[in-house]
This record gives sequence, C-alpha cells and structure tokens, in this order.
Amino acid sequence: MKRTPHLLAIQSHVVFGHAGNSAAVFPMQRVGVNVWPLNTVQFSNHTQYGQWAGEVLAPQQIPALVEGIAAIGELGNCDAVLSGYLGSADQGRAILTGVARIKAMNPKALYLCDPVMGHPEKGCIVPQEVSDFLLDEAAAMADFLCPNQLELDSFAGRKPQSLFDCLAMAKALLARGPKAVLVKHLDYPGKLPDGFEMLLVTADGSWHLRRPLLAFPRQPVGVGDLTSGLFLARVLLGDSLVAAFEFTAAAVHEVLLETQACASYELELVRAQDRIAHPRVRFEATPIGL
Ligand SMILES: Nc1ncnc2c1ncn2[C@@H]1O[C@H](COP(=O)(O)OP(=O)(O)O)[C@@H](O)[C@H]1O
Ligand SMILES: Cc1ncc(COP(=O)(O)O)c(C=O)c1O
Ligand SMILES: [Mg+2]
Repeated sequence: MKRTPHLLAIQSHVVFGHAGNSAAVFPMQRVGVNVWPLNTVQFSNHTQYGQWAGEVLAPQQIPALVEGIAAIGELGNCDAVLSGYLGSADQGRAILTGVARIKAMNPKALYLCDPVMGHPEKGCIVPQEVSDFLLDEAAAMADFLCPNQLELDSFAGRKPQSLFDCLAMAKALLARGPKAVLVKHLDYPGKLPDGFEMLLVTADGSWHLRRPLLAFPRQPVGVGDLTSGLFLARVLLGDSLVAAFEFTAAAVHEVLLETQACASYELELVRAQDRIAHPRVRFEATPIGL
C-alpha cells in the first residue's frame, strides 16, 4: 500500500472563516495528505474584513515546534513544507531554517513558498518587512513558488504588457532557484474579461490554463491558499506538475461554484468537499512558449 504523504503547513489560522491554513488544511486532508498545521498567526478572521483580533506566533516558536517533532523521531517523515501568510520577517527566517533542517533529514522533501504579500489594491495586510523577506530570501530556497500577478509584479519590479510578458517574468523567477513557478492569477493588458487564467512554468516547459471567471459581490479570500495547498498535495500524491496544475484548477473552481451558489463570502469548503476530491469539471493546460 502506498504511504500517505506528510506535509508541514506553516501559514495563518483564522478562527472564523477561511484563509491560510484555515483554507488549505481540510482540502489537503480531503485529497489524501497528512497535514501538520503550524499557525504563524491566530486571528479572529482574515484581514480583508479590515479589523481582527489575535496574535502573531513568536518566531522562536517555529524552531521549537520543529525540534519537538524531531525529538519524537518524526521530522524525517516530512515530505514537504508549505509556507504562506507570515506575521513577521523573523518568522520567515525561522521557516527557512526549518526547511533546511528537514531537507537535511529527507533530501527529497519539497518546499513550496506562497509569497503572500500585502497590496493596497487587494486589502490583504502584510508587514512590509515580510514582502522584502519574500523577495530577497525565500524565493531562493523554494522548490515551488506560487505568486499571484501582484506578487509576480513585485518580484519583477514592473507590470506585464502581455501574456508573453507574464511568461517572461515567471521564467525569470526560475533563475532564482525554484523548479517551478505557478502564477495563480494572471492579469495583463488584453486579457479576455470572462476568463480566470493561470501559468505553470518549469525548466521543461510552460503551460497556460483558463477557467471561467465567476461573478461575486465581494471577492472570496483564501483562494490562493487553497490553490497552493492543493497543488502541493497532488504533487506529493504522485501527480506530474501539469496534472497537479489541472487538478488544482478544477477543484478550486468547484469550491468557487459552491460558494457562488450559496451566496457566501467565505469559501464553502465543507459543502464542496466531494467536489474537491473528485472535480466534475476539467480544464486543460495548454503548452505555451516564447
Ligand atoms: N474563477 C474565478 N472567478 C472569479 N474570481 C475568482 C476565480 N478564481 C479566483 N478568483 C478570485 O480571484 C482572486 C485571486 O486572488 P489573487 O489575488 O490573484 O491571489 P490570492 O488569492 O493568492 O491573493 C481572488 O480574489 C479570488 O477570490
Ligand atoms: C490571515 C490571512 N491569511 C492569508 C490570506 C491570503 O489569502 P489569499 O489566499 O486570498 O491570498 C489573507 C488575505 O487577506 C489573510 O488575511
Ligand atoms: Mg494569496
């Protein structure tokens, strides 16, 4: 029998609703991965409500928790680390130390960095030092980097002029170290208004995927966290990068359809759980080149 993969997920927890680990843990479990959630912050709700209560985890807690897992002899069983929303740059540095420790015990372990950055256009609030840390330090350690368009623009230091420009910007990121860059949400001049587009860029090739853009009175939050989590989970379960990309697009779309049908602001993950595990829709990733 195939072993169930283990994934250490280091990102935010919200008590109410879904963002960070609160958006990704259950779907990753539902597709068949053992998740070890380590919460960088515990907030009452996500920051796009404009107000929240709660605290950032002290950065020294991250190595302490990782060492606790090492002390019971389990750290070498970790197959992957995912990092997302960070409360401080010191937390980010502690995560990189943890990733290095895990990779020393299990050289096959993968690190996916979702570089969650604050942006005035989005209302997602992240300290500036965190964005700087992600740009300068985290990208170099990551096997997979999953920026959205605004984050890709920050890495490139400019906005794209076309789809092929987005591709060039994502390819340039590969040179910093990652094996693959998944752009979770493309936006460029000339993009068709009725589509939601993503890119997967690897050393072996690049793929573009389009799914329908759904209308929401308020854009749901946590979609990016769900996307990165499911992508990594499916890679751990043995999918090729392209298959994981296609599965992720389909499963996330199913969640959004359920959320739209319920007229809910928060993602309807529990109601959509069977659709996450067995998406009924399918979107094909098509090769794209410069
Ligand atoms: N098919 C879709 N239709 C409409 N909106 C979508 C769809 N897929 C994702 N979204 C929205 O698009 C945005 C994608 O988020 P983005 O800022 O690019 O990445 P992240 O979620 O990581 O911040 C979110 O607001 C999400 O709710
Ligand atoms: C606490 C927290 N975690 C994570 C996120 C990231 O969510 P998304 O996946 O939409 O980027 C947000 C966005 O506001 C947030 O407030
Ligand atoms: Mg995000």
